[in-house]
Amino acid sequence: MKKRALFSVSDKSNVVDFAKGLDRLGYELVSTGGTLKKLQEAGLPAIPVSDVTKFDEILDGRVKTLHPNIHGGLLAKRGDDGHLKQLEERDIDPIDIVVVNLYPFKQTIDQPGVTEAEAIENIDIGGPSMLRAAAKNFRDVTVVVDPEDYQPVLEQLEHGGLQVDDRKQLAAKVFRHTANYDAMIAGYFSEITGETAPETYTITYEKVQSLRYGENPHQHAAFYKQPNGKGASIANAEQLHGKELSYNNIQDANAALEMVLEYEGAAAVAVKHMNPCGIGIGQTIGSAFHKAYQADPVSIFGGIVALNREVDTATAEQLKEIFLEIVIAPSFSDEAMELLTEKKNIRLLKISMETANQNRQKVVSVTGGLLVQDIDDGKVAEQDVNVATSRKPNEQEMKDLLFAWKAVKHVKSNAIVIANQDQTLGIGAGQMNRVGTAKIALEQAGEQANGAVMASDAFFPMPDTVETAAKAGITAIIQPGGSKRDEDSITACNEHGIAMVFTGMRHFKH
Ligand SMILES: NC(=O)c1ncn([C@@H]2O[C@H](COP(=O)(O)O)[C@@H](O)[C@H]2O)c1NC=O
Repeated sequence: MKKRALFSVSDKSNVVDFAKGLDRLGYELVSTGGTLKKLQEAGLPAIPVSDVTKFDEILDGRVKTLHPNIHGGLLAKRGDDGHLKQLEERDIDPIDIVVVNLYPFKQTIDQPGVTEAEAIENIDIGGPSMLRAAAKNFRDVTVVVDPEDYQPVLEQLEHGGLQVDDRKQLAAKVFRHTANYDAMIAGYFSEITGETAPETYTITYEKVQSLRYGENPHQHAAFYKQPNGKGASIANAEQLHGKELSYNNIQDANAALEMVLEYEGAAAVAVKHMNPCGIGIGQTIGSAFHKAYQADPVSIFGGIVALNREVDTATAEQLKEIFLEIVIAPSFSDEAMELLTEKKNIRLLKISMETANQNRQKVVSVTGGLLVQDIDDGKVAEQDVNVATSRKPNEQEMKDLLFAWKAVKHVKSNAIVIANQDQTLGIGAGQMNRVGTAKIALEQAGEQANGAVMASDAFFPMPDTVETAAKAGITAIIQPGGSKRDEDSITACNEHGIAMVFTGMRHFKH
C-alpha cells in the first residue's frame, strides 16, 4: 500500500522542499487548501484532503480535517488486526506522516488593537487534533510540528527510516507544543475574563538558552521567557559584548534592572547577590554612577550595574576603572562602546526601560508548589506619608527619605537603608532581626550616618532600632508603621529630635 503523508501548515516555510523529499520517497501527499495550493504550484502531485474525507471544508475552514477518515488513518494501530479490519471495512487508508503547524495565535494576540474575534478565529482546532492523534500513535506515525525538523526527518527517512524512539521524541515535542499553545489561549482567556487566581495555573515559557549550570556548577539550568514579552526584561536584553550570561548573572541583572526602574531621574544601581550595594541619582548618569560607586567602593567589585540612561563617555570612563560583571543600560554611545569593549570580560546588555507591558504577577517555586502574587508595584509619594513625630522632615530629608524608601523595597528583608543627598550610604540586608540589620547598615555608613536618613522595609517592633539610629546621628526615618509598639518608637524619635514618617505600606522581600 502506498505510504501517505498529510500536510496542513500555517507557517509554510520550507514545506515544499520537505514535500518534494517525501514525494521522491514515494509518499502520497494529502493536504488542506492553502498548503495544497503551495504544493501544487511547486508541481507536486498533492491531493485535497476532501478527496480523503469525501466532505468539503465547511464553516470557513473551521471544519476541514475533523473527520473519521483522517483520524481513523492517524489513530489505527498497525499491529492490531481489529483496527486494520475496521479501516478496511470503511475504506480508510492509514496516514504515516503528519506535517502540521498551527494557526498563529501568539502572533495574532501580539498585534496592537487585536479584536477578540480575531484572536478566537486564530485558535486552531483541527491542527492540534491531528498533532495529538499522530503523537499518541507515535509507534506507527511520524509527526512533524517544527519546520526545523523537516531536514533531519527527511535525512532519516532517506537512510532507512525513523526508529520508534525518534518518533517518540517528535511526539514529545508535539505535546509540549500543543500544551504551550493551549497555555497561551488559557492565558488570553484568563486576561479577558479578569481571572487572576484560576483553579489550575497553566503558564508557558519559551527557551532563551541553556545555561552552563545553575546557581552552582553541579546544578543543571536553563533560561525561559514569557511568550510575547516586551520591554524592560532581562529576557529581552540585547547582549552587545561579553561572554554568555550565567544563572547568577541573570538573577542579579534582573534585580538591578528592577531597582533602577524605580527611579525617574538619572539613576545608577550596583548589585551584588541580588541586593543593592550602592544606589545614586544625579543630574547626569555619570554623577549618578559616581554616587552609586562611592556608596560602597568595595562591594561593587565584580558587581552588576544598571543605569536608566544612555551610557556616555564620562560614565564609560568611570565604569572602565572597575571590574564589573555586567552593565545594563537602555543604550551605549559609540564612544562608550569603544571604551567598554576594550574590557574582554565585561558583559554589556542593552535593555529597554519601557515598563508598560510588564507581567503583573510574580511566581516563585516552593518544593512541590508555586506561589503567585501581584508584583510589588507599590509606590509612595510625599503626600502619601504621615508624619508621626513632633518634628517634620525638612525638604532635603523628605527627598532623601523617599529616595531611601525606593531603595529599601529592593533589599532582602529585614532591610535597612541609610541615605543622604541622593546616595545610599549603608545597606543592611537579610538579617533575622531588624536592629541587627540596622547595625550593619549604620556600620557601613560609618561617620556619614551622622545627618543621614534611614528607611526600614517593615515596622519597628520595638524602639531599639530608633535608639541605635539616634546614636549614629540619623535625623529622619521612613517606615511603614503599624506596630503595636509604634508609640515607643515615636517617643524615642521625639526624645532624639528625629523626624519619622509612616508610609502605611510594607515592602517585605523574602
Ligand atoms: N478545522 C480543521 O479541521 C483544520 N484542520 C487543519 N487546520 C489548520 O489549518 C492550517 C492550514 O490550512 P491551509 O492549508 O488551508 O493553509 C493549519 O494551521 C492547520 O492546523 C484546521 N483549522 C482549524 O481548526
